[in-house]
Amino acid sequence: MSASASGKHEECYSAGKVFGLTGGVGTGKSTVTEWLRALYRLPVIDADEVARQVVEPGTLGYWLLRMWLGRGYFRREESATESRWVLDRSRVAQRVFADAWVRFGLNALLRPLILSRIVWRLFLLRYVASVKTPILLDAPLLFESRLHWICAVTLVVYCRADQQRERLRQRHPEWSDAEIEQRIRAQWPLERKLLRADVRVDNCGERVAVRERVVAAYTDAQAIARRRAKRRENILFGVVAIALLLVFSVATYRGRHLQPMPFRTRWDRPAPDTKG
Ligand SMILES: CC(C)(COP(=O)(O)OP(=O)(O)OC[C@H]1O[C@@H](n2cnc3c(N)ncnc32)[C@H](O)[C@@H]1O)[C@@H](O)C(=O)NCCC(=O)NCCS
Ligand SMILES: Nc1ncnc2c1ncn2[C@@H]1O[C@H](COP(=O)(O)OP(=O)(O)OP(=O)(O)O)[C@@H](O)[C@H]1O
Repeated sequence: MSASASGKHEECYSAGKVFGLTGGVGTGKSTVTEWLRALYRLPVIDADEVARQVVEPGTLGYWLLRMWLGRGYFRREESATESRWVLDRSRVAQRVFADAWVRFGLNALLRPLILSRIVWRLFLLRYVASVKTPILLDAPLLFESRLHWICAVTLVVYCRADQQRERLRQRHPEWSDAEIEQRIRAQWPLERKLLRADVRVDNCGERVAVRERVVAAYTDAQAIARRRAKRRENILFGVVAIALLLVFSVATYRGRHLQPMPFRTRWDRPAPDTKG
């Protein structure tokens, strides 16, 4: 097989497979996702973006939140053509990240909507668009919401705790230090996520150095996906072989031990004497 043909053959192992990417809040998931999208042209599903779509005005999520939280958590948005009530995200965030029970309620309401939309998008990409590359799922709560069950490989982006806080301060100047701590505490500790990770992406250094690590991490992820796909193929082959062997042995066993038929068939009769 030529090099390119074998490369194509190897690539097909990860075609349409879900590579789940997660990490702590502000550790650099979106940055790494953007690099992977640009370097390998991977289709990306961003769970934060999906979470925003499911509460757009007029959707089921919007009305569920409106009934549950009340009108006080919505604000009027004026545009040139229309005026509508939209979710006041910063007010909701203040309440949700300060109170674990409210967060539990919000998750219970929105998670089924978010998960079903993600699964539907994956289905379209894999079976309708037939993508030839892995699909990158960028989800901050990948493990917490059990989304890793549908992933072939999981990648966790991490940086030092002080860098995480500093980057969040720069990215969201509107968040107070207390709010940053609340957001961090609202998720699994980064160490716990790292323990579950198949591949760890170190985002502690300068951007240029990190970019190279991202390439290495993607290569590792592909190798793991390929290994797992081959193992699954081997298991499937083994199960089918054992099943066939069983069927064959049962059939031949019955054949050998069957009682002779109680009547003579045409073939059992002795041949007529033709010698004269
Ligand atoms: C509470 C909301 C309205 C706050 O909106 P806001 O614009 O301030 O934040 P944004 O959506 O950009 O999220 C920023 C980060 O907060 C963290 N975060 C968001 N929701 C949660 C949550 N329920 N639990 C823990 N962390 C969360 C994530 O790391 C996320 O990347 C919003 O985050 C939301 O609707 N969250 C519930 C949906 C959800 O679970 N999203 C995560 C999808 S895996
Ligand atoms: N290697 C790096 N060096 C310096 N700054 C970085 C690096 N990686 C990311 N950043 C910056 O840190 C901030 C957070 O990064 P990013 O938005 O990618 O994190 P995130 O995990 O997606 O955050 P969130 O959970 O809020 O969605 C951004 O302002 C980004 O520009």
